[in-house]
Amino acid sequence: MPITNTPALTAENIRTVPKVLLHDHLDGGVRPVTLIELAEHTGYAELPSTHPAELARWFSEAAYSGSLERYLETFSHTVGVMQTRDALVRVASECVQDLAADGVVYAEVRFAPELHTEKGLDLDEVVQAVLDGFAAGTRAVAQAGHRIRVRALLTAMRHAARSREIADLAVKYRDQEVAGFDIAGAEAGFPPTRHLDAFEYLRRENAHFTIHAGEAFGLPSIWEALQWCGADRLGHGVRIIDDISLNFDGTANLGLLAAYVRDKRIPLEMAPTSNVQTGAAESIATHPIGLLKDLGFRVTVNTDNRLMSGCTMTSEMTALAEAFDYTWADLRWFTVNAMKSAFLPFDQRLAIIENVIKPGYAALLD
Ligand SMILES: O=c1[nH]cnc2c1ncn2[C@@H]1O[C@H](CO)[C@@H](O)[C@H]1O
Ligand SMILES: [Zn+2]
Repeated sequence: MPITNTPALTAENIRTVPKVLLHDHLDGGVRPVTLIELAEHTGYAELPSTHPAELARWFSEAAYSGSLERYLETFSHTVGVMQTRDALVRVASECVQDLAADGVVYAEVRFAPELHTEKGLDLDEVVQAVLDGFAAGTRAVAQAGHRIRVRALLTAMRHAARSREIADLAVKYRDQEVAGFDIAGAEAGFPPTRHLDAFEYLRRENAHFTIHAGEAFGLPSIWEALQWCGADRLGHGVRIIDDISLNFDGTANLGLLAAYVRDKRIPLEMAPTSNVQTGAAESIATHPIGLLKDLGFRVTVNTDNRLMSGCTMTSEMTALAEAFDYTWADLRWFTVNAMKSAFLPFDQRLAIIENVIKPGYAALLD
């Protein structure tokens, strides 16, 4: 074994390098303690436990369900307490602080405004509260001497019928750190084309959007998301693997859709632990991210839901490094991929790559 000074790829070391996160749900990343306190303040009586560690365990076990639908049921508890301005500001501010502590330098965090109106907030008030929370969190991080940029993605629920309204909001708040739009929720039975009018509107407005596709449903969902709706990125997109066959000599044949995704550099927002929990992948070690990276797809690493998956960017990257023997150069590649794929003006993306990411990995790549 060559003698090298390169630090080991431990969680402790990975936490210190710059990371970029494109797919993280605000209501999937609430701190257990905050959840308990908010439940108390708002009179929410349904929490499965009022002990932080026990509650955290409950979420990761319940989300380990093998089905997206059952995984999504756990969100009733987080959404249940995120119904007031104060609760939204607090959760959003803590989200920024938690990501910064994890070494994330740029993040796009998504939430569905329509899920937070049960106690009378309107959609604008929900968006404003979350943006105010992000700003407060960013200031707190700056006071502690760190820098992070967090932008919002507005999600519409695919089983509901408010996507056009949410798309309007995404355009309205585009100059206030709303980076784009997304659809989420149960995938089977709710194809992206149900929301075609929202996507067509966004395209006319030169706005950006990603679509959860190819997670609990396969190629037709990915095909619609790209070729009918015009998605800039795919949330997960794991099932693109169904359009790839491997030969005995290890070479791969790409079907037309997989070739399109690779050739057009469509970013795949992959979240390994979440994919194992919902049954979209069997294990981290066999996760399609390994093959897709080898084949040169534009893959990125994400958390999806830090509470439900009991994960962080650091833990996801550490698990991948272990499973696939990745080096610092591989982790930098994922990070640069993600930054290139961000819904942020090109010059600003380049500036973060050149001034933050590359210097952050430089010492490790010697
Ligand atoms: O991996 C996922 N696939 C599909 N929908 C999801 C996933 N994670 C969370 N949500 C859904 O998105 C809503 C807004 O954040 C959450 O409430 C949850 O229902
Ligand atoms: Zn998601």
